[in-house]
Amino acid sequence: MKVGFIGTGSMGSILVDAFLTAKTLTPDQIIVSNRTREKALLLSDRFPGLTVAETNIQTVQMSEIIFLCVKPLEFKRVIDDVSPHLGSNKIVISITSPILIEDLEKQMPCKIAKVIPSITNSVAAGASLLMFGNRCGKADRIKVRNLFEQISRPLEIEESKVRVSSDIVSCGPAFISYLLQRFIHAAVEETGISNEEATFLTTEMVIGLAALLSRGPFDLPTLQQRVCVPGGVTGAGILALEQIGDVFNHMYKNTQKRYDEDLKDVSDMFYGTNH
Ligand SMILES: NC(=O)C1=CN([C@@H]2O[C@H](COP(=O)(O)OP(=O)(O)OC[C@H]3O[C@@H](n4cnc5c(N)ncnc54)[C@H](OP(=O)(O)O)[C@@H]3O)[C@@H](O)[C@H]2O)C=CC1
Ligand SMILES: O=C(O)[C@@H]1CCC=N1
Repeated sequence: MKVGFIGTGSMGSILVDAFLTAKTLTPDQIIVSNRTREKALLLSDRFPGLTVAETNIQTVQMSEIIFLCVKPLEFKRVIDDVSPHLGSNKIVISITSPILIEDLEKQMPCKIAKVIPSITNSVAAGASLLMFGNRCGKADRIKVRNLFEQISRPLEIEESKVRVSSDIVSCGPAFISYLLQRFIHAAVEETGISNEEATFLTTEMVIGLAALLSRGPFDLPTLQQRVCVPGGVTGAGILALEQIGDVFNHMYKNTQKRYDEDLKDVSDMFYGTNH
């Protein structure tokens, strides 16, 4: 099976790297194209045997499954270009949340899936989110799921839940990294511990916490209970954390607002502003 990637920016190249590192695919199964060709050539330098196509049309012609790894407002140009070359048996997978499956089905004659990956998939960890259009049969769904099982824990979701789910799965690593940076910065500011030492200790704590959660002896509330010795220091720290208020509600509201704006921009892109 040949798999194509149109767009080898941050996420396109992470996916190629992840599938090759996990040995889900071999370089001779992969075809890539990118607007700036030099970026795609960097991948073939790293993975000899991988094909860099001259055009997106070639990528589509050579592949059975094609990932569209471009940003929302770059879709129309790509689709207009490749759509006449997509037979009804090919599967196109968008990795972008505000591009709706029904719109892709209107624009292309092939099978459509949407998969939201995460930067965590680059180390074969974390979840991925799977959604399928009506033209995908059972075998197509299994094929896509099998690919993602090698690099993630895939979960099939309803497209209406894509925003919150991808806030957690794909934006989450950036959100939690930001919080951890604040955690480290405050330790340095309040106590004089070096940034290097606080970063090392925080990183090890997070890796340990992830291992604990993945091996399952504690859920989150039990874990807190076990660490909070009655009358002890953790409880004193948590009292301060309770001041956090509804900051996460604001975060989800902000991403939803941005998503709604993207949906409108994408609809204007496909159908014009007066539809
Ligand atoms: N980053 C992440 O963690 C995640 C991203 N996503 C989604 O993935 C999508 C891409 O994000 P990301 O990879 O971060 O963005 P990037 O900007 O890093 O990558 C987009 C790539 O698309 C290429 N491109 C644009 N137009 C064309 C075209 N007409 N033909 C071929 N290639 C083209 C660009 O080429 P050029 O080199 O010329 O700029 C660029 O390399 C986004 O919609 C995002 O929502 C989903 C989950 C996680
Ligand atoms: O920031 C973004 O728009 C994308 C969506 C998921 C992760 N990054």
